[in-house]
Amino acid sequence: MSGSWADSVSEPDLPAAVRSPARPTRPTYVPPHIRNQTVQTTAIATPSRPPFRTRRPVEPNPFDSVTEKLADVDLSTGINFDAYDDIPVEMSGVDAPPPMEGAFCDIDLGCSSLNGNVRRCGYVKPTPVQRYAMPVLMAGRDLMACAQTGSGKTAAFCFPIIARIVNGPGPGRPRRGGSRTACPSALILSPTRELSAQIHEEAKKFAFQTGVKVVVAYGGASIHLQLRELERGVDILVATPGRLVDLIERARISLHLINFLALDEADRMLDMGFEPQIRKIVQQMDMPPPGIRQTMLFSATFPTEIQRMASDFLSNYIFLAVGKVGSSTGLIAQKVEFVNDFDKRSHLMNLLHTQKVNGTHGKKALTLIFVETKRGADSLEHWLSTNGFPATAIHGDKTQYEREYALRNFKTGTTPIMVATDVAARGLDIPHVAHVINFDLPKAIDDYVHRIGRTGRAGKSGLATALFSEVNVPLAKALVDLMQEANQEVPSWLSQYAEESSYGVTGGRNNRFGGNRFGGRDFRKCAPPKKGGYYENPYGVSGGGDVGSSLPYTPPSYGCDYGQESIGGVDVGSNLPYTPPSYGCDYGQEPITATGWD
Ligand SMILES: Nc1ncnc2c1ncn2[C@@H]1O[C@H](COP(=O)(O)OP(=O)(O)OP(=O)(O)O)[C@@H](O)[C@H]1O
Repeated sequence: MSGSWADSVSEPDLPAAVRSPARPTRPTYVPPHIRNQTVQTTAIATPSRPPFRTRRPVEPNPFDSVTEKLADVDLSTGINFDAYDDIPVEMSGVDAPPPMEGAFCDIDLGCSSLNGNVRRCGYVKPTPVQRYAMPVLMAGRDLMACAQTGSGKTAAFCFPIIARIVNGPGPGRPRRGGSRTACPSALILSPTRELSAQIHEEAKKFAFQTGVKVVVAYGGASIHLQLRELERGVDILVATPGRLVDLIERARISLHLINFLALDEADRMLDMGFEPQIRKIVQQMDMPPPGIRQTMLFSATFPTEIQRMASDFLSNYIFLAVGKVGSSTGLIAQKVEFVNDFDKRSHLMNLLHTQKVNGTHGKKALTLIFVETKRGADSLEHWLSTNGFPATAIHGDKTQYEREYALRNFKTGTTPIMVATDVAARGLDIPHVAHVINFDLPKAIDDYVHRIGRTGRAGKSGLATALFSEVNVPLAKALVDLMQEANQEVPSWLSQYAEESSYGVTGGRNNRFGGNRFGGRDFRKCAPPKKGGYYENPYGVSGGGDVGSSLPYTPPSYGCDYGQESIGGVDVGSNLPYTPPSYGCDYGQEPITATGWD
């Protein structure tokens, strides 16, 4: 479907006026508000001279290069649009714009090239998060959005950013602020290099022929190449925090023209590992303040304490919660098996043998195995490879080249098993991951949510198997709650552990999902009725007041390996003991049930 459409609009069939040979051979400045008008562009733009004239090569077609060929894998699964039909949606905030109706072909994003790119990507219907988030962002409102893994959050923030840049306030916006300083108008921050690279690839496709230039900057890769790209001009910069700070300190990037700030995996970006750097970038450099810039935060999980912290970055924002991993859709079948630590390898071998014989859901596909430590990843990779299961490993101690090589071999099916630390837990969109195995379970339920979300994406089904041992007892209650909410069968021994482990626990990070269907809910609704606080003025975020409980914040995700290049002096690869914090609140509100992908 998508393939044939893409073929039909690919360059050779476009009108002669817009084919490559007819483009001006010299680069010409095209004001952003008319950059989408592909046919007119050549005629209108010729007489004007760019204020910052740069030699820009002909824009390569991002739709040509991508398709990673997956050897020996069943590619027949389509996207199951109906899977999202009964997904619960909850939106709060003052004057929230209504969701969009209809399919993408009925929706005009105000730019013909962008509209065309949406179709070229094979997107027919907006996903629920897209339906709700895009009107909010198109209206210029700030947004904190919490939506299931694999439900299309990337496009939900990219489409409006591109559309608003293209349709923005006329010409004259410099892409460079001095001889060598680049001045992007949009910044998308993400926690890992691989995720930044992936968002960059996606955004380039969405922005193709719109005139919007997307550049990526992350650590471990040549800074000189990135600098050269930046010198050619940038509208949207996708970056990891460490490399961005480096570029700002070298005066090669200025943030003073940022109109749009997006934080992907925002809860991760604001936890202990990244928060100092994010505050530095957002609050201590030259970025316009909230209310002047538009800020959008996206994740599949949004702990209350992180929301509270994030509200510093937002102005009069809308909060959106859309379902949760596997919730009401049953896209991810979750299994938990009790295995003693010393039996784990032989148990894994049995799992893989069964999978080899039976296939997963009747298909041969990719398997992603999560472990706790970098050394554990290397060791398991070696053991699997020497036992007849071609495997690769990815973690933060590998060079960027090794990380990319591992990911490529996995994506293409050359090594259909990848052993990973949490560096691969978030955001990575790898088609055909049919099975996620938590060889070591994470300490926090949010990390489990993101890990299993590497399968069951975009309406496809997937399987997640967890090997549970005695050390995982603290996770039992949260795991049971999560599985029950997703209508999964909970083994009786796990329920027993959950009862024991929840004894005396009055809430806490791993318990906060209990009884709701979202990965996070608007913390402003949990506020106590205090004068001047959020209860009285629930959406005056900067209005001060006590925003809820005064419980101390204990950051999540420590001990995890996100493999980032710089984390503000905190060793994220260390294994600090886990202390469950005590946030969580009684929501007691019925979510709105949206019709989903209709
Ligand atoms: N409207 C749509 N129609 C079809 N496919 C879509 C649509 N929107 C997104 N997709 C596809 O769904 C997949 C998942 O999207 P994406 O990576 O943005 O999910 P996500 O919500 O950001 O996940 P995560 O929480 O894991 O980061 C991608 O392959 C994307 O191309």
